Amino acid sequence: MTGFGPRFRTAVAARGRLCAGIDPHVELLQSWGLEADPAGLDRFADLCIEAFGSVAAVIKPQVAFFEPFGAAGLATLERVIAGCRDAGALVLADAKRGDIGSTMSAYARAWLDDSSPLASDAVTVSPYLGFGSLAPALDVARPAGRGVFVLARTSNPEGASVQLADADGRSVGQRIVDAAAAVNTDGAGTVGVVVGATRAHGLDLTALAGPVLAPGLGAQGARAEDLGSVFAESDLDWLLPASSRGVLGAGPDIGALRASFEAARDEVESALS
Ligand SMILES: O=c1ccn([C@@H]2O[C@H](COP(=O)(O)O)[C@@H](O)[C@H]2O)c(=O)[nH]1
Repeated sequence: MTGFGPRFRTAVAARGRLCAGIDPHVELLQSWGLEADPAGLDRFADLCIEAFGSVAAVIKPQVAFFEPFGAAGLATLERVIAGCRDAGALVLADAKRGDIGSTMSAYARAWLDDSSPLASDAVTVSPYLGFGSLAPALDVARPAGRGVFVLARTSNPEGASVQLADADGRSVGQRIVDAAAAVNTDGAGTVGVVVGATRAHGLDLTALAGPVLAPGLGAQGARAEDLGSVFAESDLDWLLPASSRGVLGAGPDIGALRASFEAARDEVESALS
């Protein structure tokens, strides 16, 4: 089985380095002329699958926006995952899971095992219970060629209080990156990290050998033209900037949504070339 890292590199080489976020905010549903109910969510999902599935390398549904609709929302999320994967995109479920190992293995089955209707190509996880607590997810992901993206230096201002804290001479965020790099020495690129594009991050990413999800383009103020300096010391072939509201604001027309994604992706590609 090809590791997640090579799968990621192949996908972004073919379709470009922009992750399309599917975040069905209530305000977006309303601005698309949809009700904030299961039928509205379903329609929103269909339009996104159609607009992004065949053009984006990686699509990131934000799980939180599906959960308020209960079972119906999860059924829609299952369709988003399957529809985008069928159209050739990698799906990164933004679920930010994290718990003690025995519970983590249940999360791993939910998001990374073929037997689950929510099985995605990768999932975001929180390392707050210790990087080692994520081991069950890595154990499921690695043989399946799937990935796990660990929060390191998030795009929000509040993250600094934890992620910049000193931990034996390195920041907490840097220790997460270093732990991920140690796993990735096997060459499979199973572990990615999440590093916001919104400002200088102060991390050394040179040994990571895995993908870097960089949210914050558009609505949070990060700009494509700043990516080169924010990630100056990194291997830019691993970089995956992400935008949700910045692209979704062009909906509900499928052509306009796709054009908005493609324009943002082309901006990223020309900024990084
Ligand atoms: O550090 C992080 C980690 C995750 N996110 C998620 O990305 C999107 C961003 O949405 P925008 O509309 O482009 O602001 C959202 O799902 C966040 O939960 C992040 O922003 N920062």
